[in-house]
Amino acid sequence: MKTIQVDLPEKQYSIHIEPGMLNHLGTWTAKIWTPRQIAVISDSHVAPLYEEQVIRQLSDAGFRVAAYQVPAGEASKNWMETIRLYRMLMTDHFQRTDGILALGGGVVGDLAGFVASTYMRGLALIQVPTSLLAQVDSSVGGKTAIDLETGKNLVGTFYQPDAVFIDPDLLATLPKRYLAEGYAEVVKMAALSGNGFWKLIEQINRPEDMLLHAEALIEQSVTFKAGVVMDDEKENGRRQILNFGHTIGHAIELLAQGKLAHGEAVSIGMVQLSALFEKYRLSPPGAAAILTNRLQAAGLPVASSLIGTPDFYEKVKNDKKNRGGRLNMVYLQALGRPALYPLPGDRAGLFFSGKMPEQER
Ligand SMILES: NC(=O)c1ccc[n+]([C@@H]2O[C@H](COP(=O)([O-])OP(=O)(O)OC[C@H]3O[C@@H](n4cnc5c(N)ncnc54)[C@H](O)[C@@H]3O)[C@@H](O)[C@H]2O)c1
Ligand SMILES: O=C(O)C(=O)C[C@@H](O)[C@H](O)[C@H](O)COP(=O)(O)O
Ligand SMILES: [Zn+2]
Repeated sequence: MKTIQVDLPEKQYSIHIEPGMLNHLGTWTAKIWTPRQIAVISDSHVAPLYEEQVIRQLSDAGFRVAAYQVPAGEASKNWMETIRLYRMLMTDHFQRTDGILALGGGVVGDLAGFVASTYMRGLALIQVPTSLLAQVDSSVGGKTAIDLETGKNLVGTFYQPDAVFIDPDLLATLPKRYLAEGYAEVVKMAALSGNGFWKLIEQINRPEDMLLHAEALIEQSVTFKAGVVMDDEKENGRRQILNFGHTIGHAIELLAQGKLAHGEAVSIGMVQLSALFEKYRLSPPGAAAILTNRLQAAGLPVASSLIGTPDFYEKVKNDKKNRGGRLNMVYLQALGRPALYPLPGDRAGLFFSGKMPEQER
C-alpha cells in the first residue's frame, strides 16, 4: 500500500494506491465516513464491471447505497447529465451529510465531482478512479468540470475529495486505447518533473510495458501532481505547468468532435507545441523528438491536420487560460524545467503558423 498525503490550507486527504483495493473498499470508506447514504456514480462501461462489487462492499460496511449511471464518454460532461443526477439525488432524499463516490474514468470523476460540489452547496466526495488517466491525474487535485458546446471544462469548481482510492488492478479491463491515452498525461508529468521519473518513462518501450509498470507510473504521477497542487491549489502560479500540451490539446479535442480522446489530444499538443518552441529557440533542439519517441512507443498520435485551420486559431485565441489577453503557454527549457510563455492572443496566428518574428520572441 502506497499512501500520498495532500495537505492544503482548508483540506487534508490521503490518496491510497493498492492492487486489489476494490475488495476492501467498504472497510476503507468506513475509516473516513460515518454511516450515511452514498450515491455511487459510474458510467455505462464501468458499472457492469465493478458496480455490483462496490455496492456490496459499501452495504456490508453499513452504508445505504444508490447507484446512478451516465452514458460512457465525454459527451456526458454536460448540463443534462448534471441535472439528471441532481434530480436522482433529490428523489432519493440525499442530504448534506451524505456522500458521492465517483467510480469511473476522468469523465465520471469530473462530472460526479461537479455534482458533489454544487448539490446543496456540497456533498462529501470520494474518488475511485478506474482509468489510467483518472488514476494518475484527474482524481487528484480537486478540479471538477462539465463542458459547454464552445469549450472544454468551461463550468467547474475546485473541490477536493475526502479520499482517493486507487486500485491498479482495474486497468486490466481498460481498453488499450484508453491505457495509452492516460499514459500521455504520465509523460506530461514526467517531462515536467525530469530526473528519476523520466528514467521510468525510458523503460516503457511497448504498450504492454504500461501495465507492467502501472503501479510505479501511478505513484510517481500522483506524488508529482500532489506536490504541484499543494504549492498552488487554485492555479494562480505553479499549477499552470500541468497545462503543458493542453492549449493545443483542448482546441483539437473539441474540433475533433469525439474522435480524439483527451490524452491523445494532449499527446499531439505537447509534441506540436515543443516543435514550435524549438523553432523559436526557447526549447532545446530535440525536445519534440524525445517526446515523440516516448509517446509513439505507447501507440499515441503526435500530429493532427486540425492544427492550423481557421477554427483552430479561433479556439486557441479564446482559450479559457487567456489571462489579460495573453495565452500562458507551458514549454520545456529542458526536461524537468518547465516555463511559461505569455503570448498575446492577437499573435496566436503568427505564433502557431511558425512565423513569429525574431524580435517578438
Ligand atoms: N480534473 C482533472 O484534473 C482532469 C485531468 C485530466 C483529464 N480530465 C478529464 O478527464 C476526462 C478523460 O478521462 P478518461 O480518459 O478517463 O476518459 P473516460 O472517463 O471517458 O474513460 C475512458 C473510457 O474507458 C472506460 N473505462 C474507464 N475505466 C475502465 C475500466 N477499468 N475498465 C473498462 N473500461 C473503463 C470508460 O467507460 C470510457 O469508455 C476528460 O474529460 C478530461 O477533460 C480531468
Ligand atoms: O489538474 C490540473 O490543474 C490540470 O491542468 C490537469 C489537466 O491534465 C486536466 O486536463 C485539466 O482538467 C485541465 O484543466 P483546465 O483548467 O485546463 O480545463
Ligand atoms: Zn489533461
